Amino acid sequence: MARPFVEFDRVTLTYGEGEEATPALDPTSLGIAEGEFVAVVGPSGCGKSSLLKLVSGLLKATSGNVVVAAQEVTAPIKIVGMAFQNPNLLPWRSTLRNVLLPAEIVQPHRARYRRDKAPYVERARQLLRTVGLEGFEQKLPWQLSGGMQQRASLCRALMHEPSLLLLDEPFGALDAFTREELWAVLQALWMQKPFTVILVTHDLREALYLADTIYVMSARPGRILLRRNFDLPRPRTLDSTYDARFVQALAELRAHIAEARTPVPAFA
Ligand SMILES: Nc1ncnc2c1ncn2[C@@H]1O[C@H](COP(=O)(O)OP(=O)(O)OP(=O)(O)O)[C@@H](O)[C@H]1O
Repeated sequence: MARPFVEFDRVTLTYGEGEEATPALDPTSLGIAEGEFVAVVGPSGCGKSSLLKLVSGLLKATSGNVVVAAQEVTAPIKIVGMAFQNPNLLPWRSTLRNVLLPAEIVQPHRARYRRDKAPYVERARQLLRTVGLEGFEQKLPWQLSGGMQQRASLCRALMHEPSLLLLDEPFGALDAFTREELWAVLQALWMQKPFTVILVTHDLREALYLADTIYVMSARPGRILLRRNFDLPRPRTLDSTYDARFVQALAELRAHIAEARTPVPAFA
């Protein structure tokens, strides 16, 4: 069997030291295949964002090893694209120039971009077309709706063709309709040329719509309670969410999340 693209070998994470120590992640081992779409769900504060930071090298494991693309992660890695709940577009740059940002920063693209911008501009325009933002290339972020900004942020995350996309609740701040539209957009981008995705979300329907594999984490310190494969055919649509297999998997995940949460003490 091929080596996983992302590997955690008994990884733990503790923030702070001594009396201030906060254990965030209990020993965690997992393997994610190249091109796999993974969703991570779990109660608030269970360590989902920390897990992404360990993968990207923004945080160093307290013990254990994190390996990405056969390299041990010891510093921030370059092959990664990221998007968060807040689109974080630079307000003074047009949509197109926001999407082009990674080409200006990440090597080896930076050097190539300086020599010849045209292929990058074409890729940025193509990405914007795919997410339905054709015609908005020259608009500034404040001229876009929240959903449009998040579309642009996804394009920016994919600009430098990262082999790994890390998404931290990217649709969390959007209304339900826009969120559902963006599931289809993200799925379409991924289906064009599957890259490895780790999506952190609180939305179990989102996890099942998008992912091949769903990890359920326990309350802090986080550990993996369940790894659930979900192979409903793609492209999945909103109709897929009424499929009996979807409904059953949703009920299963709900039950595990209920277990994962620390019980709230009853009022006397
Ligand atoms: N810089 C830090 N210093 C100390 N503790 C931290 C730090 N960052 C996170 N923590 C703690 O580690 C735990 C895990 O945090 P993390 O942000 O990974 O959780 P999460 O599952 O992403 O939460 P949420 O779903 O609410 O966004 C939390 O209980 C948090 O209080």
